Amino acid sequence: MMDETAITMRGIRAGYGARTVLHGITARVPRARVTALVGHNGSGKSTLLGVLAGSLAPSAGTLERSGDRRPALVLQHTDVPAALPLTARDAVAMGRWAHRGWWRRLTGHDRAVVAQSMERVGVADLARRQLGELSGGQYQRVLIAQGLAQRSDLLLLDEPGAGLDQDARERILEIFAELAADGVTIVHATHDAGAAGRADHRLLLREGRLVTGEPAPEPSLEPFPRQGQR
Ligand SMILES: Nc1ncnc2c1ncn2[C@@H]1O[C@H](COP(=O)(O)OP(=O)(O)OP(=O)(O)O)[C@@H](O)[C@H]1O
Repeated sequence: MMDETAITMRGIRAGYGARTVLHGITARVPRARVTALVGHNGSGKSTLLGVLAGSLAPSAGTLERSGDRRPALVLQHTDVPAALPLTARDAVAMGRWAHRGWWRRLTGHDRAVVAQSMERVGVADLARRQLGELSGGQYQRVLIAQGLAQRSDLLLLDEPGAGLDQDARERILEIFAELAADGVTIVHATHDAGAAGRADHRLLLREGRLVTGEPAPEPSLEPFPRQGQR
């Protein structure tokens, strides 16, 4: 059975000012699957995530998305100072701002969503800890919970495994698989061949173009390859 499509990109060009970084990306992202965005430094992975997140407008091409919920762009733990005087729960609650506006008090429903999101990624027991007390892996999971608290059906992550040890990276890949099984579409940029191999689908970028059909750094890069069973 063919996977459903969450995102269809046709001829997406995007860049910064006069500089074009993406030169016509045509690709699909399957719904409720894990897609890895793979490519060397500077190949355009973060730029493509920005386009998918809606924070960078393409200069040409079209982007269609099933579902009407706003995508959640999950920050990278190395990009957010852990010295912020916030508890893990506060950080996850920030995910509700997208719904409420930061000036509104959280409702009981918001708090329930925050608690569920933390539960989902196994950080419920860390709720009262200060961010600065968390390991890199715990912090990254808190940020994923922040994305989940937005109740988005599309999570976009830029190198979530960066700077984490093997166990912590493994944990995150397991969480991705569980979320996908629950219907969440995941797109994550990665340098890690292991993480890319574990995804359901891969998009390989080279110098702002999609590479397809070449001898792959295993497994194949055909559209929508299915690996293993769910
Ligand atoms: N805000 C910006 N303004 C101008 N150029 C940018 C900006 N952000 C990225 N670029 C350029 O766009 C190109 C693609 O960068 P991008 O961050 O999308 O690649 P990447 O594949 O995510 O790389 P990395 O793996 O290093 O994160 C690079 O040449 C980069 O210098």
